[in-house]
Amino acid sequence: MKKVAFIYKNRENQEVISYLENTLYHIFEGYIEIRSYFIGELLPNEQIEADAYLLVYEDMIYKLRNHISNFYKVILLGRSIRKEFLHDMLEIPKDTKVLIVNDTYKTAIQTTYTIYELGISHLNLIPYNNKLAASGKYNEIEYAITPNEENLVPKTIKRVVNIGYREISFETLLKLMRKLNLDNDVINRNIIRHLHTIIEPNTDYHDNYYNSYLKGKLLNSVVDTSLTAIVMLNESLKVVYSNDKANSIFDLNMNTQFEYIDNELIKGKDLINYPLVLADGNYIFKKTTIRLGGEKIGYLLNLDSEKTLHDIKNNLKNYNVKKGLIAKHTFQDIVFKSDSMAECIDASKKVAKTDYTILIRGETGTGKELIAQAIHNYSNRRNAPFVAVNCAAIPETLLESELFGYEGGSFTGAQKNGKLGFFEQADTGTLFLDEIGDISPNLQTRLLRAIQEKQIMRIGSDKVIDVDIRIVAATNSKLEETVQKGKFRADLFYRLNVIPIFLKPLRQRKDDILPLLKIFLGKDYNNVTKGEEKLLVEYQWPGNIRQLQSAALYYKTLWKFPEYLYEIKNRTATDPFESVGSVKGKNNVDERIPVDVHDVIHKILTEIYENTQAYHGIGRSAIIGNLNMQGIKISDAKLRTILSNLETQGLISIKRGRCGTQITKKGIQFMKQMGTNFF
Ligand SMILES: Nc1ncnc2c1ncn2[C@@H]1O[C@H](COP(=O)(O)OP(=O)(O)OP(=O)(O)O)[C@@H](O)[C@H]1O
Repeated sequence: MKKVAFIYKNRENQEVISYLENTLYHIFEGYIEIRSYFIGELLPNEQIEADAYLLVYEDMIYKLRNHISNFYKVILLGRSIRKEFLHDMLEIPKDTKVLIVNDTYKTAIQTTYTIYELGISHLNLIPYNNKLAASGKYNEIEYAITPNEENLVPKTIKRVVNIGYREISFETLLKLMRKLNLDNDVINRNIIRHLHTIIEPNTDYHDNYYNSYLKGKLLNSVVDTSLTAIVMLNESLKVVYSNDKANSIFDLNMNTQFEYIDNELIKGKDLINYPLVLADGNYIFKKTTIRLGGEKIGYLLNLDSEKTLHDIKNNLKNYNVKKGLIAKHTFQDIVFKSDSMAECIDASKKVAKTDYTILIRGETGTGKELIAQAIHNYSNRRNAPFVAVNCAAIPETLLESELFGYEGGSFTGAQKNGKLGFFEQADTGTLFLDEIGDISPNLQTRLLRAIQEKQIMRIGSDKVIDVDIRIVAATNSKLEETVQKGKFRADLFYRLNVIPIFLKPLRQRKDDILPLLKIFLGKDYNNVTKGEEKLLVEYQWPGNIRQLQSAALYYKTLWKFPEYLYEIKNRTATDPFESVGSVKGKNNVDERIPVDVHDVIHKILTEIYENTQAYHGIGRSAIIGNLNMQGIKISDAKLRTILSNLETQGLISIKRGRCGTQITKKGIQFMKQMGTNFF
């Protein structure tokens, strides 16, 4: 509790005294204790101990020489008038003589001064002097203004404006708050409320106060919500300021010695990103010396906890995961044994660390996207978004707006608020443009500009937006030929082809076939015969790893590989999905299915998926009916076998009763792997 000494001349005007003191109690609620002193009653050497002294008159200061030891704490009481009385004073006609009536001539002069100071200059104000009153000097004056001293107003006055007790000025309250070191939210709020009720002479003063208060609030909220611990020390290493984060790490008290970090380190040269080990963990430390006119006056310390930085990274990553802007795979997920793949991974790791544009080339299913994801996750952009776009899968008209985004209302059907394009979504991260060979000439031009300038413009906008992205493109076509035919811009090709990475087809890296199959089959690989292994290695795999994946699924479901593998005529690069499969089920019923089995499984899973979403499942007869409508005939026994195998793989769950069969999470994942597009 701070002590305020209110020093008056005498006790005569007790009402004013309690009015002033109540105002102070009201504003500094619970923070101050006031004691009143009266100059005439002070004993010769009586000491007044207080944190602040409020003097009603300037000339009191001389009389207080023997009573106050620290004159720095003295504040002269400034006065003001309540706003509501301003109007009454302004109503008095110009140049009117107005008597200012107070209890003494001195206070009347003070009030006169206050009124003039408030800008009321159209009146001829005359301070009331009771000695002159008797001489009849004021007889012809019609108006008087008084701060609650109506009883003293001469009877001859016709119109009296009572301006109530004079208030404590805003400036005085502010000085008091600062002297008492009570610059807190409650008191600031009360002072601002008080300010609204009074007229103040100096409006710049308020504005400055408001603005610096607002700025102070802003800085406090930025500094206090910062995840960085911030400590300010003076030149003798005493704490001057610490934010909330710093207080949560250290036990800090203002003005006490800071002992948590080696003093020599703090006093030494400035530091950035200095690794610091403290009792509760590792920190990245930054220290800046603060100087004033070349003199060292203090130190600013910033500490970022390694754990917080780690959490931020994870949150960012989770955000990207939620938005699907994530690369799942890393180089560790790439299964290989061949030298060519080893070289390819080596090269990819090297270029991952650069920002060069990369063009990944290889047949379909060779793992181009896998490599692109691994590159992103190995690069410095790993915590930023990875946005993959299949340029061939999106119609040309849509692709442009998907890539560059558009402004609200720029074309019919556009979203009201516009749309962020892939370029902007990938900002600071990687944009993977798959099947780049398929983009139209118009888009090629736009893309070239975006890559060269690192800037884009949304459709319907002329505002240029900077984008910081790394482009990884992929193609399975012979782009050089497309360039020669004039269908792909040569300049764009060279821009993309800065670092080419070639993925060999599986048939040219046969060493990878069995290791990959082992991963895809898991323990089921134990059932694969030597003969089958030989067939697998000899097969041409036109669909590459994706085809091998399908063959593995086929095996897991039907305990044998697709027929094309056993047919010598197919051991060349042909399309496996045109073959007619023969299926041998668990119950040994050999049935011919007139279309590819892989396709049938996919269709069955799609039926189950769609019905799980809409009706929580589907029964066998409905599946048979729906497949029938798609021209696929399948017996109940066959379907039961397939379903039971799919269930064994954990891809579906067969529920008895009304629900029927449902897709599982693993099943959905599997369908995605098979290339199913879910909308
Ligand atoms: N070396 C590998 N190790 C493990 N999985 C692989 C490997 N190569 C490819 N795959 C898997 O094979 C599938 C096809 O790979 P990916 O989609 O990367 O090929 P792609 O060349 O981009 O195909 P497309 O040209 O058709 O887009 C993916 O499921 C991928 O995870």
